Amino acid sequence: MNKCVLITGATSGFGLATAKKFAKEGWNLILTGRRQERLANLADELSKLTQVHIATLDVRKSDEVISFIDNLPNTFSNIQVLVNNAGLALGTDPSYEAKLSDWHTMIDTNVTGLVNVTHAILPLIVNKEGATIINLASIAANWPYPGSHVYGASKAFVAQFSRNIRADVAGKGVRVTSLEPGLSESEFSLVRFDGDQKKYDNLYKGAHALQPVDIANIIFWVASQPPHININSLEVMPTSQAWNNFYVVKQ
Ligand SMILES: NC(=O)C1=CN([C@@H]2O[C@H](COP(=O)(O)OP(=O)(O)OC[C@H]3O[C@@H](n4cnc5c(N)ncnc54)[C@H](OP(=O)(O)O)[C@@H]3O)[C@@H](O)[C@H]2O)C=CC1
Ligand SMILES: O=CCS(=O)(=O)O
Repeated sequence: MNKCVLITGATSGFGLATAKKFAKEGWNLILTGRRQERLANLADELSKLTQVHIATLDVRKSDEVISFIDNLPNTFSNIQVLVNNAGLALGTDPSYEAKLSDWHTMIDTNVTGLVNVTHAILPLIVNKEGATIINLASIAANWPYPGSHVYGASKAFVAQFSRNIRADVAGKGVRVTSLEPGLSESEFSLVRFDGDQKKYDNLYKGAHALQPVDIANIIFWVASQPPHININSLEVMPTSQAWNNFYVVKQ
């Protein structure tokens, strides 16, 4: 049976690029996201290369996650890699001006959503030699910057959750990685700027940001290490970014 990768948030950015990378390498794909039409188009494209299962899913809803896992077709039951990628940032205002509803959405998606999916998948992969969970954290998990407040804190949860899960599964064949990218060009920033294209263009102008394909290649590399190697965490920034020119400062 072909190896299978489950990617959350496959409708754009890192998730989409990662789906394409694993498809080219011959893996079966389970792709999820909320935007059904995008998933269907992607499945059309990638089913020329491999077998694809799509599921319209909001990771925040544990009942949807459980039912999705319970109803996986047999061909897609051999999950070897989970890429916990679905996530978002909302707003760049300072904490004393931020919307409480944005904070809740970030926590519900980046923390609760990732926990929902991990909890559903762990029993299926524990004791599976070389199985890998790759969690999308961020440099914001490691370094503070103005306007990062709940986003960065939610990603710090992801990084520490990754280490703690790894402590549980050590000796049971499963690897866990916290992947911590810096400025990357994707819809992420359009979502964060509430669709403001001018702010988006300004952020990336001259930045030579990381591209989704860069992250996809890294994810594939992490998953392709021999089973005895666990990449615990991997922080990656564009060469143009350093600790003095984080996200908001550049706007
Ligand atoms: N871009 C960047 O600079 C960086 C991003 N990251 C992290 O990487 C991950 C991917 O980001 P990126 O690809 O750039 O962003 P995108 O906005 O391009 O992609 C985000 C994906 O997450 C999905 N998603 C969001 N909310 C939900 C939800 N409630 N349920 C299911 N899926 C959801 C979206 O799909 P849909 O809307 O269809 O549900 C989309 O496919 C995120 O966790 C982000 O925090 C980390 C470091 C840097
Ligand atoms: O997670 C995203 C990277 S940054 O916007 O915090 O630099």
